[in-house]
Amino acid sequence: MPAPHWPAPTATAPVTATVSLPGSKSVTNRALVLAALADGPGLVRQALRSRDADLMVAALRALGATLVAGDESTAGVDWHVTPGPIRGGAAIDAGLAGTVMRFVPPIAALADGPVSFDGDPHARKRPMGPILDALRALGARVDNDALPFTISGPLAGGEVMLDASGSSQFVSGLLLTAARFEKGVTIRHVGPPVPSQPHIEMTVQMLRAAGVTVDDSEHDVWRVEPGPIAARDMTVEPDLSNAAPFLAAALVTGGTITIPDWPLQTTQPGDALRGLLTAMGGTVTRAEAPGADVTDLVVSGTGEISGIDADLHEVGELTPTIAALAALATTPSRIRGVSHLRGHETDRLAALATEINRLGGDVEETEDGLVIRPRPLHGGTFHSYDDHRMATAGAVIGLRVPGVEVENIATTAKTLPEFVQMWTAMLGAR
Ligand SMILES: O=C(O)C1=C[C@@H](OP(=O)(O)O)[C@@H](O)[C@H](O)C1
Ligand SMILES: C=C(OP(=O)(O)O)C(=O)O
Repeated sequence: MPAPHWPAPTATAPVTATVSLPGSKSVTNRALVLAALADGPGLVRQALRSRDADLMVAALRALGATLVAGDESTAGVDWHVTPGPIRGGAAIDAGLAGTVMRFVPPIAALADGPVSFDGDPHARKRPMGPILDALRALGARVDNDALPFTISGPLAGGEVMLDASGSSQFVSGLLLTAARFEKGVTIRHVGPPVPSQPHIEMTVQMLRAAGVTVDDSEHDVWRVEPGPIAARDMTVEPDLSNAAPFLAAALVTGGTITIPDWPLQTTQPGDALRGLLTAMGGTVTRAEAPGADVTDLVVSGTGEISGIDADLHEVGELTPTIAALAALATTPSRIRGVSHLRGHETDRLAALATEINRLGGDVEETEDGLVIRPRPLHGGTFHSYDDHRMATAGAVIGLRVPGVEVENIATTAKTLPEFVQMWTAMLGAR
């Protein structure tokens, strides 16, 4: 029996709360991969506990790494990771996790036998062709162009061309393992612009922090030299993309939300929320203490939201929250540059248009985005399509619109299993 829909709570007063977020999915899953490929035992502190992170842990264990959970708090879990020889014969469940389906196959190509991959029904529809073709070109055998597939090494590495316009994860996935390929890797992107550049920058920075030589000096070309990946002791930053719906609550309700430990320097795309929420009528401040590398991020709203014309190509994962805010704004919005969102957990452009329009909204899909015109909304079911960010977008709309019921709120477990408790606590705080 499916769980009953979640009645999204409506805010009856401005919301003022401090919300501490667990670790970033993107940093956690990169850190785990690098630790499993490293030259000795390492530690990943304050790692996210969520479905996507659990799937990554299971995948790396199946391939021969040992991951032991140490201290655990609301900030996350400390993983003690001991790399092992990469083992064939494993069956990897990617769930609906882009990071697992794109970051793990290059590791599997180093295994001593075939490794099979599958995932949720919708995962079979997510684009995989360019990275699987690249692995073939580098020497591996792969028996399909999407999930499910089986991959067999060995793989020597070398130079490869690929079209990463569908997902930056094709580039990140190859780069993360490339130092372990005999010849390293040179990737040349050929095609329309690559989305989510900050996520590629995150990959490059984390590789360099592990002593890997990466040359990204030429646009759309990345070169990783073969060599060891240094074992490290590192701490995962809070998930700034998951801050989005909570910060949005400040704008919707005319309240103030504080997020502690916001990094002053970060490659996380969620940092773009500072500019986006300012453009939509919020006031964003950081209380920078001298010498500190993190700070409180404070966002306040007036209850009146301005529409926005924004190219979200670099920060596509913020789109559902920005679209939810736009649906509650006083002026029209246009979101551009995000055609690649059609290959995310669901076709997010179609899903946002369908669900907001179901509540009486006026959202039009364009080739690369959405046009959202303000209209009074009414209650109704907001479907989540197994997409954590659709579910939280429904919660944001529900803050203002009575009677919004989010179908499958449990899907927030993909990156934030505590979403409902945190949302409820935020609304109860005074
Ligand atoms: O590398 C990563 O951690 C991610 C890259 C982005 O993927 P796309 O480039 O496919 O949008 C982003 O949307 C996703 O949530 C996480
Ligand atoms: C696109 C997303 O996830 P994935 O890592 O599965 O691609 C996302 O979290 O918004």
